[in-house]
Amino acid sequence: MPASAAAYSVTPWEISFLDPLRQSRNALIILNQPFSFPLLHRVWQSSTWHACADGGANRLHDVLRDHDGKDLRHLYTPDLIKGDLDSLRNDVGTYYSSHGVRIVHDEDQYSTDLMKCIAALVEDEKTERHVEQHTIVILGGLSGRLDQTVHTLSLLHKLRRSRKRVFVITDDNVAWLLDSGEHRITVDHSTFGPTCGLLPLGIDSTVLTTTGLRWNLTDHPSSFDGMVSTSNHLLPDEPVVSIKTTKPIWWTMELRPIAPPSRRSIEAHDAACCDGHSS
Ligand SMILES: Nc1ncnc2c1ncn2[C@@H]1O[C@H](COP(=O)(O)OP(=O)(O)OP(=O)(O)O)[C@@H](O)[C@H]1O
Ligand SMILES: Cc1ncc(C[n+]2csc(CCO)c2C)c(N)n1
Repeated sequence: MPASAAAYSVTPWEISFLDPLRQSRNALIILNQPFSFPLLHRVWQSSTWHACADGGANRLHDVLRDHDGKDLRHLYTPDLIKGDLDSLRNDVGTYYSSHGVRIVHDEDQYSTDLMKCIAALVEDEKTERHVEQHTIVILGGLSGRLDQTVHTLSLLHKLRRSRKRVFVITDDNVAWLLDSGEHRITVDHSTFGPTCGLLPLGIDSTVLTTTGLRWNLTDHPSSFDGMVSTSNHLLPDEPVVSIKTTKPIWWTMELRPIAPPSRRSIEAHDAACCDGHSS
């Protein structure tokens, strides 16, 4: 094999954190933005580390307090609430501290609550013997205030140097940064689509080659000031999308509505996380 072929690699991507039956080394960070209970249940189940960025704890608390007339708060207890705590409500702070949740007040005015949670994860990873990094799943962060949204995009762009896998998810989108190189994305069409996009953010320009899309590109320049592939479509008969990019580029897929979890699925979660004891 020629040396150049041996050095060449394709990054595989599969979104397993929406599969409640596949718990992996995922770290969930909940931001202060609306999300549905079905989405929360999916991403929570597949994660082993759960944090709320400041007011993200209010969102978690409120979506669980009255779910179809049931209080499910005890089934989804985060490991950590961290931030400057200017948004955490008193009743929420009191509830979670009385349930043993670590609440960390960090009033640094040069880093956001999301950055503070990622710093906490990095610290927790240092104390573990595990060498493998968590996959970070950020719930929220793509809508709401524009400064916060751009912050999310900027943060993931910078994190590509130190973290292998960081995803952002909302009820409408899943998105992540593809670093320069070649990528192979396995798509579950029952969960994602039909719309997708390739967004040249934080770069001057890139050159894209794709397969598996309705409007494919071949060695095509893309830039903020030029062509941006929005409202592209996944092809239902193509299980894989391949993307080659010369610079980091954002990949986004629309999320189809997630069905509410069955009572059995919630009970199974109860049995697994809490021995079936309600408190
Ligand atoms: N309006 C919003 N739009 C988008 N994202 C938000 C919004 N508000 C908060 N977030 C996200 O949720 C996290 C926690 O938000 P919170 O409201 O507790 O604090 P904040 O004081 O607004 O944010 P920060 O202190 O990080 O600037 C933020 O770090 C940010 O990532
Ligand atoms: C140039 C500059 N712009 C904005 C802020 C403000 N700021 C950035 S992150 C943060 C923490 C929010 O919890 C705050 C207040 C700053 N410090 N420096």
